[in-house]
Amino acid sequence: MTTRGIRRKKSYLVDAKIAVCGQKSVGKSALTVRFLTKRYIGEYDHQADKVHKHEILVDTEAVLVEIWDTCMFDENDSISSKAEALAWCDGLLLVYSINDRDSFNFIKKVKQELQNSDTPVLLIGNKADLIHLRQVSTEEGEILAKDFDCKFYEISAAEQVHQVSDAFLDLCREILQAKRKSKQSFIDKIDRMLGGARYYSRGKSDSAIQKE
Ligand SMILES: Nc1nc2c(ncn2[C@@H]2O[C@H](COP(=O)(O)OP(=O)(O)OP(=O)(O)O)[C@@H](O)[C@H]2O)c(=O)[nH]1
Repeated sequence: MTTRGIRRKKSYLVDAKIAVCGQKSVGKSALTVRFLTKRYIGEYDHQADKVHKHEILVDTEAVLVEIWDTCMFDENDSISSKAEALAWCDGLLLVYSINDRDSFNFIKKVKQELQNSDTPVLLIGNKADLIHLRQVSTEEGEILAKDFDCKFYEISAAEQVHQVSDAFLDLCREILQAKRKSKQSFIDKIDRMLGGARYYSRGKSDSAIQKE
């Protein structure tokens, strides 16, 4: 999915900023690394929040995807860091672990924070390979996704490659769609303003025409 062959100036690329959020150890880094490198390495650096940048193809469109692998919604995070993260990102990948009820409840709390946000969201129930340790049913995940009005994937970063990729790509598509929509409404707004101006100037030049 990477676009090494694409030779374009970065400034020409559409960008999609994704914040991956969820409680500690739900697999945020594992999912991000799986998407970007197709690899699963098992242990990840938990130190600092990282922004990964990568060029990908979303359908036929070259996109510069930036992924912030962060715990920003962790209980200890301040409101301002959440606000900062929300202001930064174009889309949120909310992750819980199917073998950890707390991580699911945590995402439910996040929903309240997002009440007034129209940021595109996608919900992932990770660690689907740990079925014998399951604490959150698939139906519960589906119901929460319905609540968010978003897509839902129950996947395993440890065992799946394409499904992880599909989840990120779906969110990218939603982000691009939202961006197009807001760009269009901006153009419409300008058009209405210019339409008014054109109407006014036509009126002015009309007035220069000598009346018979
Ligand atoms: N069985 C299984 N283990 C997983 C999966 N995804 C991640 N893990 C493991 O879960 C642990 C935590 O994964 P991370 O990706 O570091 O989780 P994180 O959410 O980034 O953690 P923090 O950086 O502490 O917030 C690691 O030991 C991973 O190997 C999965 O799909 N299945």
